[in-house]
Amino acid sequence: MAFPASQTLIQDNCHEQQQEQHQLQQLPDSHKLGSAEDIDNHHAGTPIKFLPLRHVYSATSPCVGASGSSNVVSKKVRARKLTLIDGCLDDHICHQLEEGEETREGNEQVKGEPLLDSSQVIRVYSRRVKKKTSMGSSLRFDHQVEKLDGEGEGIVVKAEPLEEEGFVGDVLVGFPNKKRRVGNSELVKLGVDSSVLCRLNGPRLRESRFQYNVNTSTSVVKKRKQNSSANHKNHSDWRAKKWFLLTFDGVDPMVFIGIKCQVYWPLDDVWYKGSISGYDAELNKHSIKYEDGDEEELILSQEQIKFHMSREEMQNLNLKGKEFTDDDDPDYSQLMGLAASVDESRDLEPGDIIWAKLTGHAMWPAVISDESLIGDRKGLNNCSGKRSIPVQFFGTHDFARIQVKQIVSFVKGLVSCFHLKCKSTRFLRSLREAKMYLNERKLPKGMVNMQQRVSMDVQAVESDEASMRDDDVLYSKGPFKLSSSKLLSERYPNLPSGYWPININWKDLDRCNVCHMDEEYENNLFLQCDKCRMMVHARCYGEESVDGRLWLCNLCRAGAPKSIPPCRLCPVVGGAMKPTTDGHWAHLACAIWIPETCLSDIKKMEPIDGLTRINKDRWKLVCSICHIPYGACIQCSNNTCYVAYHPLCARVSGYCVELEDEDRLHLISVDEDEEEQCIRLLSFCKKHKQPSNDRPIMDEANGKKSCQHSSYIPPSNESGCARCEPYDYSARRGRKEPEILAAKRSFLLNMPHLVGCYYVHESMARIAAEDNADSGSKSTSGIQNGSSNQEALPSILSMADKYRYMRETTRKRLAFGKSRIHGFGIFAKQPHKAGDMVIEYTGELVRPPVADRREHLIYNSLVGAGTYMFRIDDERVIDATRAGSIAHLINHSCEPNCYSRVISVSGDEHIIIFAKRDINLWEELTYDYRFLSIDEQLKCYCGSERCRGVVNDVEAEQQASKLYVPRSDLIDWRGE
Ligand SMILES: C[S@@+](CC[C@H](N)C(=O)[O-])C[C@H]1O[C@@H](n2cnc3c(N)ncnc32)[C@H](O)[C@@H]1O
Repeated sequence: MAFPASQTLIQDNCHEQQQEQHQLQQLPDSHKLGSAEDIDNHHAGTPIKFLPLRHVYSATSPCVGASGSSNVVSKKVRARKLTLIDGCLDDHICHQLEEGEETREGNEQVKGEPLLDSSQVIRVYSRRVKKKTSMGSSLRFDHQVEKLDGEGEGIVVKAEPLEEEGFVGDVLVGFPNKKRRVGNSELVKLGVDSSVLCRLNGPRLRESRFQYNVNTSTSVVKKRKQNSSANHKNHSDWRAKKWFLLTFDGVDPMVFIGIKCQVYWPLDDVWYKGSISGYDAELNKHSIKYEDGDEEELILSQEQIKFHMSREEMQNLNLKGKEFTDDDDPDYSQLMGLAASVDESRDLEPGDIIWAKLTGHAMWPAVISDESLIGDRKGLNNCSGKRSIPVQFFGTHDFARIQVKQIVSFVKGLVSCFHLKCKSTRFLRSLREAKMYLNERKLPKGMVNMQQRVSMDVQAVESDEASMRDDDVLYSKGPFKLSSSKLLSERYPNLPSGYWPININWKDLDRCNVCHMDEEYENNLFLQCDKCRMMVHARCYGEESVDGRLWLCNLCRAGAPKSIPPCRLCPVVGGAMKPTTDGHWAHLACAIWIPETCLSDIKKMEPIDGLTRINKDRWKLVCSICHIPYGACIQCSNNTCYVAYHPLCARVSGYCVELEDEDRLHLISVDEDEEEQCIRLLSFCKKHKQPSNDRPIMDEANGKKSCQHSSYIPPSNESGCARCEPYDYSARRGRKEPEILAAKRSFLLNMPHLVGCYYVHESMARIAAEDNADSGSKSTSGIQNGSSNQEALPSILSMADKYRYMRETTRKRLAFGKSRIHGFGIFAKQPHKAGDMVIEYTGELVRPPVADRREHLIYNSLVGAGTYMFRIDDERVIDATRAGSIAHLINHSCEPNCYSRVISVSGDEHIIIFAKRDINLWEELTYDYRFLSIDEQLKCYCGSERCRGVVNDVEAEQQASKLYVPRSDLIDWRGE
């Protein structure tokens, strides 16, 4: 069987092989292989070890690859004749001649070579020393040209024993453990023709490897020697065989054939010696022939395997890898033993050692962290909604949150050879650390330090940044100049963790610090703080016109904090700040842009309220601009984009942060109806930046152009019924399939985003009490009360009372915002109790034919994604398209939290949406549309577990369809 060793080697040795065979042919029978069979065997692949020693002529080349006709693997040193002229053997060499060895007789002239008689043949060989030695290389047979003492240059025959056992029959040149220098001059003295020297088989002379001509004059040799002396060590190192861990990617699997190797068996904790003897391309497996006679087929890349070769060979074979050192061997058996002692039956707990998988990384040893340690640390929040746990990796010491399904018990991982899958230094370090942990229950210092850092501040982050893996970075420096953390902690000893101030020169900012507009309005003049020079519109900051008097901002007035307080919502220092209801300070701009926050008094624009209501996930969003893990972020208004940023960071970075209708902000009167003051805020990341509403936005997911919600032009409505027209997600910005949203928008629940309305933080009972006081009614309070004061309130109320209360509190209880289900939806600003009246569906009361006509002729071309018709009965439809409450924005769910009922209040009928169950704060309101359409199916995106897939009420439709009869069955009505 031919073993296709590397092409290079085959070519390199081709000449050798031919010569060798040729020489064998020249030999008298007694010098040839024992028999014809032997020859056949030799050529048919019998290992050389079976050859009688007397047929072995000399050993020259180290590690020559197998020829096409032999399976003698590279580690077998092929004996080869050493053709020296003159018949005079150097004493030392002669001394080494095996006793009884026959001399070559009757040599025929080798083509191109001078005819040598038997006396001219030097046979140098030796049995390989079987004993294990500590010598680094098994195959130092190089004949090197070196300066000999007083003898010019010469061939240095290094004949050192093989270090390994098991290669019976291998032959070494000359003298075990000795150097024998045969100088060129000596050889020449002996009558060796220089041309013969050049033709010596194989890389006998070192210079021949370097294309060095032996005939070169001494001076040239000397020169080379001088040059090379410095490199000598490198060269010999380059050619010395060592153990290498190789990479297998993109490497021709055939090149490994013939290479001596050691395979690690973790359970035995033994490196088994052998060599690669074949390759099965179908199974992608290499055959290993172990020295103990065993054979095995392995996928090399899945093994811990080291190869014995020189760097030179590696290069020739185009192999890459690194030298194996003891450090690379974390003693897997011990690791296995230690891991096996871990109790696997119980649930995972902090402190447990596991294998955890992060995308783009190998399974990595890690320890489960305590949630409390992680706290609200950004990037480590449970964002996926799936069960996940925080872990800290050995080796890198990074923290990450990993889904439970990406975690494997430590022992199972070892059995699956995870420990062999990565060769990086950090990985090996991680294994050593894991072992230490299992052994001593002690975490490495670096890990402990990291834990402390996580629980403290970002002080040490800088120093450790480099060691963090990109996708797990907890902290990293942003583009801003950051203050020294030492100063920081001195200034703000009680700062929340993660805070790092961003300083902005407010003096240069000739815009309103609140609305960011540079225009002045008649009813909203600019004010500039006489101390810090910060500029704001008077009304944006809640000031009356100052009529030319000096004006100081809140931070510069008497009674202000001594130093600029940190904003609770972002790391930007200074600017238009106001106190918060919880005793801190925050930017007005932040308060306006963060959906949950509001201003208790919008005339004075202070205090900022609602901070405690900010969604906990919002605090965890990491600003993509400053990367400072502090404050609350907003996200790009492009629904397919989840880029987060602090509002002020976004502004500083030139992101588009705008009001839907900026001018309107300055036109709104503070006395206006609350609903009128609602202005939608839009912000876009760099990618989706669009300074004005009329620029199209690219919908990332589908690459199609879509438009802003406000300027949306609907597609043509083929069905003629907007309500049952399947929703075109690609066409409408701000609308995405809820599944996608649910999966991707994992950081933050959708929030209603209203500006200007004040946040109701009082308990419902208090509102109700106020209501009572206002109205003189004693019975309405507590109708919607979901909490503590219930006992104090009357439990039985009339429908009229409930209705009245509902109407009066609608705006305080509900808000609209972007929905996960579809477009916009309605959210609960307060918890509701099952049975509470939530909102009335109002609009124009029209007859069905009018509704149909409007739908077909007007709305289909106006809205596109659905009309807002509520059918009360066969006679009446409520059209909420152009008039009515926000109830028309309530989306459908197959598992709704509300239901609709027509109730009668004082003789009038009303469509009321009731809470079907208790509704949590910020939950989206839904009810079952029970959409009936024989022709159309409206795909449902409610995302509930019991989603029936369509908004249609399938059952009802089936029932209805039964009422239908084929046209053929119809009989003309002929009157009574
Ligand atoms: C009254 S609107 C609801 C408000 C709507 N989200 C909006 O932004 O205009 C009704 C339309 O919303 C869409 N819709 C509501 N719930 C849905 C759901 N669960 N699945 C799919 N589409 C839904 C349908 O297109 C329907 O015609």
